Order: sequence, then C-alpha cells, then structure tokens
Amino acid sequence: SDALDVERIREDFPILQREFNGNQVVYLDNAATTQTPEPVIESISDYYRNYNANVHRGIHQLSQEASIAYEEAHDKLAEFIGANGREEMVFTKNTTESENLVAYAWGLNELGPGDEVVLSEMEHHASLVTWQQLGKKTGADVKYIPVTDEGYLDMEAAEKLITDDTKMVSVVHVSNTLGTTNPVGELADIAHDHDSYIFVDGAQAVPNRPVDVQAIDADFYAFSGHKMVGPTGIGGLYGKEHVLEEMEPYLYGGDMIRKVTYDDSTWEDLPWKFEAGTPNIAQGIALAAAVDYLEDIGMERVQRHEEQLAEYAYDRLTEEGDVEIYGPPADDRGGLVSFNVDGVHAHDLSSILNDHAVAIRAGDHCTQPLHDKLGIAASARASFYIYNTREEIDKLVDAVDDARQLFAQ
Ligand SMILES: Cc1ncc(COP(=O)(O)O)c(CNc2co[nH]c2=O)c1O
Repeated sequence: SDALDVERIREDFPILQREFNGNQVVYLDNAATTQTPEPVIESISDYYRNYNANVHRGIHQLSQEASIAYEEAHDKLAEFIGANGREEMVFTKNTTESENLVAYAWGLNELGPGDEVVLSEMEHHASLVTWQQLGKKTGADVKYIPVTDEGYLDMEAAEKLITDDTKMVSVVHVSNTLGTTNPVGELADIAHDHDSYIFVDGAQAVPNRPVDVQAIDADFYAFSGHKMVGPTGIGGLYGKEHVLEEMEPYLYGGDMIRKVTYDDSTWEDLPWKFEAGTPNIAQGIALAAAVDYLEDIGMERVQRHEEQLAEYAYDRLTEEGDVEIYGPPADDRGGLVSFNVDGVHAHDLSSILNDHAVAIRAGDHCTQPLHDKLGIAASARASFYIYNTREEIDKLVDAVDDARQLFAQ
C-alpha cells in the first residue's frame, strides 16, 4: 500500500521501547523535537570514529574527507527544499538563529523609521520576538496579520497591511500551535508586489511535507534539523543567492573570510560567508543522513501519515464534548492538535499523561501572544510523526479520560 511502514520505522528508534511506570513510552511531542533513528546516530559516530577533522582549510586526508562530507551535506539539503545549490543553503544552529541572522545581517542595516515589518499573530517567538526587538532597535514598525476564529490568516487584512512601506514579511508556514498551513506562496506574491522580502519559518513544514522554496518564491526560508530526525545544533537558512550576496556577514572570524589585512577583510563565497568559525560538522553531516532517511520514506507519505493521525486524534479527543481544539478543522491541519479539557489545566493534564508514559507538550508553545488572543494561559499539544500509530492515540485518549475522571470529581 502507499502507507508508510510504521512498524518497520519504529525498529530504527530504540528510544520508543523505553518504559516508565510500567508503560511503554508514547512520544507525542514531535513539534518540539523528533526522535533520532539509528542511521543518523551512526552517521555521527562514524564521523567522530573515522574522519573527524576541521573543515575548509586542512590539506590532509582527514580534513579533505570531513570537508567534502560537510560541504556535500549543503548540496543535499539544498536539493531537499528546492534551492538552486549550496550557495543558497546556509547551515545555522536552528530556526531561531536563522531568523536572527537575517534580522541582524539584513534588518539592522536596511530598516529604519517609516519602514514596516509584517508578521502574523500566530508567529513563534523565534520570529515574533526577533522582529519585534529589531523594530525597536531600528525604529521600524511591526504589524500583525490577524488570525481568524477558525485559526486561519485573515488574507483580506494581509492585503491591506502589506504596503509599499513594508520591507519584510515574516510568516510561519505551518503553525506549531494551531496546525494551520498558511498560503505562503500567495503572501510572497503580495510581498513582492510591494518590493518587500518574505521570510518563511518552515520549522513545522520541512520535516513534515514536501517543500519547494522556489515554488513559494520565498526570499528566506528557515528550518531546524532536530525536528526532522536530525541532531540538535544544526538548522538551515535558505536565501536567494542574489539576496545573500548583497547581505553583510552576520558573524565575523575564520572560514568566512577570503583575505584579511590589518586594514580590512574580504569575504568567502556563499554559503561560507555566513558560517564563521568551526561549524557543527558532525551535525551537518548527520542532517544529510536525516534527509536520506526521510526521502527513503517519501515526504508525501510522511505528510499523509501525520495528517491522518491528527484527524484521528481530533475526532477521538472531541468525542466527550468537553475538549476544545484550537485551529482549523480535523481534515485541514498539519500533524498536531492543541487542546484543553474543561476543568483540567494543561499542565495538570500533561503531568497525568506522563504517569501513563504519554509525552505531550503543555504551555504556550512559544506563542504567548497567540494564547493571549485565544484567551487561554496554556494548552496541551499532541504532535505526531512517522513512528506514531492510532493505538498510541487511543492511549492518549485513555489517559485524558483518566485525567478527566480525576479532576471531574
Ligand atoms: C514554527 C516554529 N518556529 C521556530 C521554532 C524554533 O525552532 P528552534 O530554533 O529549533 O528551537 C519552532 C520550534 N518549536 C517548538 C520547540 O518546542 N516546542 C515547539 O513547539 C517552531 O515550531
């Protein structure tokens, strides 16, 4: 069948065999970070065991092997997201650093009083706080595209908010709280009609569905390796080559220079101009192994699997009538559900679920302003990935029922 083989996949994740309080772990916190399969773990060990060396400069065999592997990882990630090549694929620590890189390397030099940055009300703090603070430093105004009651962006408002004063639109591709997929291609068209750049936060999209940054026509696109079965400490910033060429470096030092004199310096080619100092070499190489792992499954299958689980979870969680789920309908959301159970605080719920070895997230999911807008202090969030099953969602629902009984008394 065209479905992915979950049982086969689960064999690659020994952590899923762990038991707490006599219960096998049910890991449903994938929007926070995903688990790491054996081939990716092996990729890291293999590097340190057999060809650990510093990159870009060494002429000895080990350095050449490490350099080639690290540089070719850029090619693989570029291809995975539809970029033209490594020149458009900067490796960063994570999505947060990618947002900050553009805010400081571009925003600090280009924004000033009278300029505007347009965000959405559902942005993650990685985008929202970064551009909010950059507005304060530069005098640029920050505006927010409203989110409708159904959890979608108000596109009529977006058309009005993005004007010739807008210099940057920064929007999330898939919301980590609502599960909403935003029309980022349409937003890119609107931004470009006004000569504005668009930055797309793809932290919850690159791991979960096919992404083609050129089809979107994004000027910048960010993602994190640890959310796509890769290690922590590695992420990506896509930038159109001509845009990155025009940008000043973000961090200065070794590897990012071409010629240094006491008076001035010149810069390396892309993407190395934006990768100062010794990079996270093993993590970059392992991120390429993560792409191999996901591509072996197929991103359309990944997306379909996750979205079917989210729809099932939505339907099961709402059976009792005392659960509110935030965001779009069951059949129009990414692989997550954020919810609250009447009379049970999200933190209490997650604690009781933990007694059942069910791992979910409770809190504001780094979208505090959105929670304020929803009128809630916190929400519980279950997020699904390639190794989750319907049976695990049934365990989630049983544990929620246990909490309901406990708090309903
Ligand atoms: C939409 C979105 N943007 C940016 C980030 C930041 O990624 P990082 O730089 O790798 O940390 C996250 C991580 N989201 C979450 C991290 O933990 N729970 C979450 O929902 C995210 O979901």
